[in-house]
Amino acid sequence: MKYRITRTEVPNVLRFMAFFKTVIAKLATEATSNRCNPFITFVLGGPGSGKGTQCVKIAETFRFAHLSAGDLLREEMSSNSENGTMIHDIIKDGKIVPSEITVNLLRKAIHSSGNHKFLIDGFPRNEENRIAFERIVGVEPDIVLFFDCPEEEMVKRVLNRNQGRVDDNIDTMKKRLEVFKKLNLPVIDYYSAKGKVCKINAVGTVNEVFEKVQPVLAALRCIRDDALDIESSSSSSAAAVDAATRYHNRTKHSLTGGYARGPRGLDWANQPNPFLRFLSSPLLPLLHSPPEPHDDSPLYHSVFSSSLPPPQPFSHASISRLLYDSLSLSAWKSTGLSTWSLRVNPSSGNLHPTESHLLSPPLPLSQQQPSSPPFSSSSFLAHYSPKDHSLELRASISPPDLPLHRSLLLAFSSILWREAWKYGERAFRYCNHDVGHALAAAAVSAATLGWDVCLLDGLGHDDLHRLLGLDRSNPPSPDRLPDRPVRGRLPWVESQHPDCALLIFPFGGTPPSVDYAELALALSRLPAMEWLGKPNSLSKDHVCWDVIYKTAEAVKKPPTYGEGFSVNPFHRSPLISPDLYKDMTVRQVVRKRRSAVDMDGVHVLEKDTFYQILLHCLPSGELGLGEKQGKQFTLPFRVLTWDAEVHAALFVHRVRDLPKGLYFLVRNEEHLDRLKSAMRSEFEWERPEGCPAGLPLYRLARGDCRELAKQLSCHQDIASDGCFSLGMVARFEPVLREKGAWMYPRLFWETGVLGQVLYLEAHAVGISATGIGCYFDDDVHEVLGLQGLEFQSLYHFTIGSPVLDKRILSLPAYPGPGIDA
Ligand SMILES: Nc1ncnc2c1ncn2[C@@H]1O[C@H](COP(=O)(O)OP(=O)(O)OP(=O)(O)O)[C@@H](O)[C@H]1O
Ligand SMILES: Nc1ccn([C@@H]2O[C@H](COP(=O)(O)O)[C@@H](O)[C@H]2O)c(=O)n1
Repeated sequence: MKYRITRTEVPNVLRFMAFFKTVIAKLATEATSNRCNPFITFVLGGPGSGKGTQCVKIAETFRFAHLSAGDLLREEMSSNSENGTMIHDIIKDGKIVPSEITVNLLRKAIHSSGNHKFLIDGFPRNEENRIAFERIVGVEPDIVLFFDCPEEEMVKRVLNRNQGRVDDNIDTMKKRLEVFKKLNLPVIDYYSAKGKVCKINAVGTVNEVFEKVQPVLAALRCIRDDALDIESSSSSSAAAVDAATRYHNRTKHSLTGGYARGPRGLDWANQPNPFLRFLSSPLLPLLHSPPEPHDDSPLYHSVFSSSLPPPQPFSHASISRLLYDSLSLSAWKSTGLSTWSLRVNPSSGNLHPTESHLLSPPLPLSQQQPSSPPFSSSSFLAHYSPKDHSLELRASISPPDLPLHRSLLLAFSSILWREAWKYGERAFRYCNHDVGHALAAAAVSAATLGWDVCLLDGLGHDDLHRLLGLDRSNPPSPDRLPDRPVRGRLPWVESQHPDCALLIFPFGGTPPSVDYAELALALSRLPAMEWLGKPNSLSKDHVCWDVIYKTAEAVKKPPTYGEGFSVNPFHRSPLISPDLYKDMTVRQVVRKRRSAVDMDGVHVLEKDTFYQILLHCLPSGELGLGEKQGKQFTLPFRVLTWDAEVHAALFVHRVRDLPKGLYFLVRNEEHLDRLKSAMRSEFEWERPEGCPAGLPLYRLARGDCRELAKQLSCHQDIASDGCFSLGMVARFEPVLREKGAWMYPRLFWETGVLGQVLYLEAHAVGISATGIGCYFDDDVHEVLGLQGLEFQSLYHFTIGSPVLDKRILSLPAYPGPGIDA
């Protein structure tokens, strides 16, 4: 459904306000039925008639989403929810759970599935179920499959089922058969009278029954329409793209359809320890960089807008600085009741899934900066421990083992569980935002040492796995993963997922040459090395959010050695005036960066400051006449190896002399035409007054969009109380189809890098920022007029003047209070 701006004679601003109000009102009342037209198949039959078994085969063959009412209820039952005990008792007694509960579980599952064809298995069980579904979901089934099976056969099958179900016993089975005859058969009769029932004789082997089902399904219009699609996804890369898009759709929050699946309430007793330690590893303490007045790091604006300082040699001191200004702790906070640490690299919910690992040449001993023998005698791989700013030795590497010269390698991995503990299924997105933040943090810190950085993205996932010695703690293969979230003692859930490796090398001159094939061969020998240290355990109990691990597996990067390693030329970012940054040094900015919890709702940003922040968000920086933004030449975007895919839709609330409204920053101008045709035709695409020539910023519409920004960002005031907020809109499905599903996490990395720039810029000009992971995905797309998956909003941000919470005490980062918080 489209929302149109009414063309009246009222001033533009009022017209746009009205438009936003209409959008909000419409979004709030929109029913499932008009979002898309789902194809609904009810699958009915007595207990044990084989509904579930056939649904699995149908779903696989014809790509339906299989929603079993019984499974959803059992999941709810074991999730400790308030209705859990009641559901357990009803199921054990073979009776029917109140319809409101079942229908709401189904409604949520339909919304979050991302599919449009559904098998609804074991529903409706009675007239009340049927009527509630039609009322709440607002649709009728397109077809009803009825598996007709004799009672003795059903009893035999159920008693042999052996899945530990509370209702698989003869007493409950007798009651269930009675309920089936009394309550369920009338529903089947109801749909028969409407000509919707297709009765299938359920006697025979599983395959024989499926033979009878197949022609019924194959004849359906929705299947014929999708046939082309099925063919195109037959190759494994297409299947991986499907897996990525399914995950993406399934983890969308929706204004009307509810939130992506996550835990109900936080299990504080099992909050993962934010500090991974390799117990018994030799430790190399790193040096702490001096704060003001001895701060020797360059001026913040200078690293973006002029050439970098001369490269420092790789040493204990310089590596200490690299990590101190990118990945170390920046403060401890305490309310008296709880104490927690903050880091230079931000993380959603301050949960810190990102772990870092350094591959370094030997660091020679010196009297002032002593280093212990294992670190000084050979190259080494170490895990970085931010808690005490030290390196934990994982392996010593003799020089011919790795063909890397004149460079360091910094690798990142994610402990997905840390983020999933709080955010459930959506957590995989957030972990990848954090990888992006860490990449940008490392790039900026390296620049202060005269070092350049670039992803070693020719390596594949398995290469990184070997590099980090992760072989001992693999998740199970996807086919052995449970097919729903499972709670329990699952130590593998704490395993690290390797993300990427960054090459760090002296800036200027010829970049190091990397022969990927040679490097991969060397990496393949590493697992045989002696690995030191045993990882600490992070939680006692876990929840396996299965879809996260399945998606992580599907989007693993294959090696692309053939593409070679190359480094983009460095471009300056345009600078309006150094005065905007008031002589802040890089260290002051990166170490004082905080995520604002609230914005004051009054601060007005100067227009030049606004434009300057956006100029620093450009990937290509200063360009010659006729050249366009797109290539990633500037700091820190140059760490990425692909052209910019991420743009920003800006909700401008308070910028002096700039009309409030919706704006769009086009970060890759090759996409401009597609964006214009994909978005609302009503949008103005006007260049705002005074906008610097090289800044591809467009006004889409004028109006007060504070309420809209708030609603879209999960009703959070912080999105409306800043000076501006934004949604990062990435070219999405075409990127995955053109390059591969492995671009899925990378798109999130790119948003994280952009987010890091926003954080640093905001702090450097004296205000603050906050990354917002909670937003209503498709409602954002609806406002922009985006349909389908060509463009998707992947991260939100707000920038403004923070309100400080004076009840929170700030403590120095080092030495910390000595707790694992
Ligand atoms: N055609 C078949 N022949 C023999 N066994 C079958 C057949 N179809 C299913 N089964 C087995 O019978 C048992 C019940 O099947 P299934 O769980 O699919 O039934 P259901 O109709 O979904 O039951 P319920 O309503 O109790 O969930 C399972 O153990 C399954 O493996
Ligand atoms: N619409 C429904 C579906 C199921 N239940 C309860 O769950 C039990 C098991 O269901 P299966 O589909 O897995 O057989 C069933 O006996 C009911 O107690 C329900 O209440 N409403």
